[in-house]
Amino acid sequence: MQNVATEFDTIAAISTPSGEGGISIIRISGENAIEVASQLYKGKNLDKVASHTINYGHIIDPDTEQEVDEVMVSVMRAPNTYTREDVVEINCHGGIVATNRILQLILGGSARLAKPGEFTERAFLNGRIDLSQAEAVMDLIRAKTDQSMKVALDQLDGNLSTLIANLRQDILDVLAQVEVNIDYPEYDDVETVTSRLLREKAVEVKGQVQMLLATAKQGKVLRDGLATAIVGHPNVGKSSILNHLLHEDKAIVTDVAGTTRDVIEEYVNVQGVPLKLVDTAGIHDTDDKVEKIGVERSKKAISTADLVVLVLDSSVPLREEDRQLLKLTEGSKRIVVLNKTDLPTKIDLNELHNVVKNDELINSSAIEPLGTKALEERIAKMFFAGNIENNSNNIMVTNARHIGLLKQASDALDSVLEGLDNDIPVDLVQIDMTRAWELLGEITGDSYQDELLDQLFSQFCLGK
Ligand SMILES: Nc1nc2c(c(=O)[nH]1)N(C=O)[C@@H](CNc1ccc(C(=O)N[C@@H](CCC(=O)O)C(=O)O)cc1)CN2
Ligand SMILES: Nc1nc2c(ncn2[C@@H]2O[C@H](COP(=O)(O)OP(=O)(O)OP(=O)(O)O)[C@@H](O)[C@H]2O)c(=O)[nH]1
Ligand SMILES: [Mg+2]
Repeated sequence: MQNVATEFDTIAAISTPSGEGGISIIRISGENAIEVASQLYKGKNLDKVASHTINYGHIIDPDTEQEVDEVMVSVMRAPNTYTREDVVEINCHGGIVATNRILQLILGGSARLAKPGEFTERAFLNGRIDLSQAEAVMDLIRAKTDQSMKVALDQLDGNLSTLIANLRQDILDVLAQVEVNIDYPEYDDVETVTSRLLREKAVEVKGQVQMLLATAKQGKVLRDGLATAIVGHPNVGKSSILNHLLHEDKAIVTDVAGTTRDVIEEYVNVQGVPLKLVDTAGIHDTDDKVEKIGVERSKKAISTADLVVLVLDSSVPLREEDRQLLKLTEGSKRIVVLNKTDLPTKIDLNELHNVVKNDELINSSAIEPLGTKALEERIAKMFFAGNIENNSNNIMVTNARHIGLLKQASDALDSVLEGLDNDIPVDLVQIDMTRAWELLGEITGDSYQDELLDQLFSQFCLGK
């Protein structure tokens, strides 16, 4: 891949969300960007304005010569732009009519509608960013918490790219050294020396790849949220607790047992931990058909959850269903919330302490404003255990494509080591080492298939 701008047609799209807003931005990129904009714009001569300036003026429909909107137009000349091409951004009044009319006028000129992610795709194809950085752009937009945003921003800044590039360079260096040893043997024991070199490097690179893979689990949580199921007997206060965590009344709360009939899913940020909260229908043996389906889903929610919040009502004795749930969640990472502690205690605490560890238990009252504070703190404490900030280089692999490639690279390095163990000829071992180098290169897009680009960028926002 070359770092030289390739010839592309000129593209345009609305880069801001559609709907009413203060300002909308229409972005144009490509050779004709300035010309296309000039045909609609009355104000300064855009050919003459300095790069990276914003200019006041009006958009005029060239056919009717009628004014369409009062605007500000940014001009950014290649190559120091987002796409490495000429970029013009028209800042018009927010609102669908003005924005769409201006886009239509632009498309009437020599520009076509951009595909989703095409601006960023060009930034990649023109060599401003690599593939993992392009993917980070979308992660940044989709980030739901400060932490996931930071991970994406670090990736956009090239932290992962640099690490991968260094690993690849290491591999390349050792392969070059092996070549030299084979072609110009200086020692009698050249084979021993060569295989030692290969082994050392394979072990070292594999260690780094494994380190990256180890961050993936936490990375996935940052992206998708920790799947947290709230379960318990009907009417114990599950939906009240969910609403507390959400800081809004999302789930319906009533004193009728069986109020929640279906599974409710919500994303929430609990002290920096992204949770995907799942409120379930109360579990008890039921003949009601609708509830029965809900109960099945609750059981499924438990089995797929990263964390189970089991809610018990402290104002009534333990029921058979409660005991079942305690048993059902025994193997899960769980927090047992003893709710309704504002009421007189009727639950048998001794029995409870026999089956629930102390650090799993929390008292709460979901009718009090701070009733679920302890739960929030416990979730954050359980999750962090101090290891997010400690990740020294702050690299976290969050992307399924990257994880897959890292696993394959690790396998290729295993083959290198296996080959060396079995005294396989060096040129065969070299093939596996080269394969690891290629797989790592796919993360950064040093090599790729066109279908991959289509598939990746089609998931982007329009105008990005
Ligand atoms: N109006 C506007 N705001 C925006 C963007 C944009 O494209 N337009 N961005 C789009 O996502 C983000 C900013 N990201 C950007 C990244 C690189 C360059 C860029 O022009 N880089 C050049 C020149 C840098 C410089 O002047 O020093 C380069 O790297 O060569 C611009 C925006 C967020 N805000
Ligand atoms: N006194 C007291 N009442 C509570 C507490 N938490 C919830 N409640 C009340 O208990 C009733 C049931 O609360 P919900 O949150 O709907 O219970 P649920 O577990 O979601 O119930 P289902 O959806 O039917 O399974 C409501 O009347 C709540 O106001 C609490 O800590 N103390
Ligand atoms: Mg409920």
